[in-house]
Amino acid sequence: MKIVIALGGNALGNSLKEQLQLVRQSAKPIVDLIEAGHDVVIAHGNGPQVGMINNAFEESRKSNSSIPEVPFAECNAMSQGYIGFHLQNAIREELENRNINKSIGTIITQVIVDKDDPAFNNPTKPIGGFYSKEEADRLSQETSYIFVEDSGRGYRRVVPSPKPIDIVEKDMVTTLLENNHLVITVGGGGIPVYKDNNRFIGIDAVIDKDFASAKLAEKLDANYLIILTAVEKVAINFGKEGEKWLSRLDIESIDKYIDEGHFAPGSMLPKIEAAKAFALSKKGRTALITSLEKASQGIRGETGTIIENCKL
Ligand SMILES: Nc1ncnc2c1ncn2[C@@H]1O[C@H](COP(=O)(O)OP(=O)(O)O)[C@@H](O)[C@H]1O
Ligand SMILES: NC(=O)OP(=O)(O)O
Repeated sequence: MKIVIALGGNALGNSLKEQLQLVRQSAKPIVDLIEAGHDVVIAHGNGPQVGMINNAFEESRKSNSSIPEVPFAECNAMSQGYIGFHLQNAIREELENRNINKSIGTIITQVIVDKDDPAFNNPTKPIGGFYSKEEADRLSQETSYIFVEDSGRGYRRVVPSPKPIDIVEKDMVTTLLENNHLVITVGGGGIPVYKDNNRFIGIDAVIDKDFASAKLAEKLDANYLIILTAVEKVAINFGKEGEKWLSRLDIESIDKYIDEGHFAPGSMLPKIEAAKAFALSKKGRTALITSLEKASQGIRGETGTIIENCKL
């Protein structure tokens, strides 16, 4: 099967040191799928990382005016580079440990967005670290940053997150895949760009990696989109009375559950919407949301939440 895997924040951690250790764990379930004979393409998030990079430049600029302003597109490219560096080495190591002969590389990937996407007027994508309400209030007064509460975990800065339209390097990914290579792509949802004549121009935003992964899976004509996060299944009444873990979600129930507010914006909601978009895009396409550790059991239908369109 052709599978696009979207790795969530728990696969990468919150610091460089943590990431270097965690990617070794994250490599194992990915290589399990490769060992089982699947064609795998790997995508990943960058919320904490892109926020950290941008913040580092902004803080340095306060005390050193020679430090240049670094736009989000470039911050995203930097995050793709260093996350890819760690991830591709961890996966290569795991492949070598199991005597699997496959090469792996990271593609700096650009994703086309609409520069007039309404998302530019309504920042929703949480990035960087978590703050208390007091810290967030102080920072928003000192800067132009906007903060929102993120799924009960604290306050985070939010930036615009336009929807992905197309993936510039998709043909290269296809060719590498057809030639038995492993590819890490659309890191952090891809570098958001729009086309002006023959030039791609970076734009200040962070694309959601779940939406970009669903778009990638669609463009590669993948059978499966696996969104790996910190929970084994999706729940309704998550963390509340009446919590129920779901093994399967059909399209009609998704809309009802979204309307009832079961999926937190900025965390589970984009995964559900991305899974739905992929399942709806063509007959036979299935999305699975599960934890990193349970990826292999999930693909065998033993756990996770399956999203498919029964009517197609
Ligand atoms: N209905 C829900 N079912 C399961 N988890 C949910 C739900 N709503 C919110 N969550 C939370 O969303 C988290 C996944 O979002 P997030 O951590 O932002 O993703 P990522 O793994 O991509 O970084 C889960 O770990 C869980 O804490
Ligand atoms: N770009 C992005 O969606 O990153 P996270 O998955 O880390 O939020």
